[in-house]
Amino acid sequence: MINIQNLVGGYNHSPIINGIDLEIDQGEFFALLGQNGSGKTTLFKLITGQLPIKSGKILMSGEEIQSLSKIEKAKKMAVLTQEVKVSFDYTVEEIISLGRYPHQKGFFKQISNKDRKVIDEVMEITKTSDFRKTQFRKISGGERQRVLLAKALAQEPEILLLDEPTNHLDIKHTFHMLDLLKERQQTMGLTIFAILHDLNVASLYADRIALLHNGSFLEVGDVDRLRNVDQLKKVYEVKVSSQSHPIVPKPQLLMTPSYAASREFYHFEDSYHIQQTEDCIHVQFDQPLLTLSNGVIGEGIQWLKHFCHFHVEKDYNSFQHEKDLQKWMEKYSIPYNQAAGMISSTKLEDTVMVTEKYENIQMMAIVTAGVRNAANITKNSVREVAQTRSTINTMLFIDAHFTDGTLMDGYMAATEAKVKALQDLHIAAPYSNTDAFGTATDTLLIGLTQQGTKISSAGSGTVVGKRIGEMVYRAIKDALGENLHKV
Ligand SMILES: Nc1ncnc2c1ncn2[C@@H]1O[C@H](COP(=O)(O)OP(=O)(O)OP(=O)(O)O)[C@@H](O)[C@H]1O
Repeated sequence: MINIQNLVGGYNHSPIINGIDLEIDQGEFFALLGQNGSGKTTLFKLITGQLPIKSGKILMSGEEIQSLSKIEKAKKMAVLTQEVKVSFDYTVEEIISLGRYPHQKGFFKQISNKDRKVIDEVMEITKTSDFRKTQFRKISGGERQRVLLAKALAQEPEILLLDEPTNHLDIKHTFHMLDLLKERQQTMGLTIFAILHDLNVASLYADRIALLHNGSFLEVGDVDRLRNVDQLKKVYEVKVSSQSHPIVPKPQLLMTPSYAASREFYHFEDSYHIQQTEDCIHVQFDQPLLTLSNGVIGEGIQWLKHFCHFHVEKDYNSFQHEKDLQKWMEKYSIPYNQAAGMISSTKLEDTVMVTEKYENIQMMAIVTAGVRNAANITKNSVREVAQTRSTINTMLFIDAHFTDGTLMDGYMAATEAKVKALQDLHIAAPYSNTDAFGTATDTLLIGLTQQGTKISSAGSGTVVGKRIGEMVYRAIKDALGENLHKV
């Protein structure tokens, strides 16, 4: 569709774009990224013909762009920029109708039935019909952007070039506009070339990206190139890390503000309070902990300050655990959006709490354990139904800085330790009458202060992993030892 060869161009005698090669296929969504002043708008203007080329070539469907007449070019490409070049006295509908200009024939350009149909359709999809009779100057910045998009779409171009199209738009209209463009790309094969500043939006919508730096490309390729955070750090000079979007298989970037580097160190021992009543244990930290949990509330990886364990009756059989927990948390004024919550029918008086310190790493484990629902996870043929809420709940707090991988190692170490504790106590799964490796509803939570030196592994071969294992093993064994005679 577009083929750029060794392109050089800029203003006066100083080239801004320094010998760029790029190919954009028909039906592709291509995003141009780069810091302020890197040359994005200059490259954009060279492609649209607003700036003359110094050397090199730009071919559009095989034809040199300079050889196309204005009308021929307008039939192939529509341009949406920050610079508004229409009369503010026109109505919205009149401006959108201008988009049909390249398709109108004869000296007196009349609006045909086809033009009318296209104009109505683009007004409909850009949600601009409601103010079709309003003057352009009387609508908001975001509404103007939608009107100009409607005008560009009315042109029925093969390629749409957009310079920061979502600049004035709120989140709703940003996503609406990009969804609309994506739909046009996917259903009508529209080629899209867009300058975007939001890297996460680019990752979600573009097929490929180019990262421009000082007039040359540092990266060109599919959006997974955005996982190359070292390049992003070089270009944007911001601390950035890459994560996966939970639903769309695309990378998302997390920027770290400078103030985070100067976070004050605090003493773990003085940073929490534990409250215990007959139906609740509530551990409250002054600072949020990075927490990995499979609890009813606060699941996944989140920063949390409140960690609660609620006692339920043996016959508790609600299908609304989450709602019930929220209600109970409210009773104790615990903010559930900053909390992890778990439940068990095990008596809270049998809770075991262990604290330990080694090499400056403070750890605390809080465990309640009941094994009426002991289960053997390897016995697929035997259906082990949770009859009661008798379960093994482990909260493990560690004053250390773990990577995501280390956190997973820690989760594994704690699980292996639990299995070993059950084995050594000869706990059996009642349905299959085989060794039990857990109960049907075990919950494990690891909370980290994320202060101190980053620890890159907590596998079974590491001291940290072994300490986690030892501590969890001891706490679960103690908790079950207390409880076994009641099973
Ligand atoms: N009309 C102009 N005359 C001379 N130099 C210009 C002109 N417009 C831009 N420049 C220079 O060209 C360089 C690239 O500017 P350009 O507008 O292409 O950057 P950009 O990547 O689009 O930046 P931004 O993200 O801030 O919009 C800058 O150093 C800028 O000062």
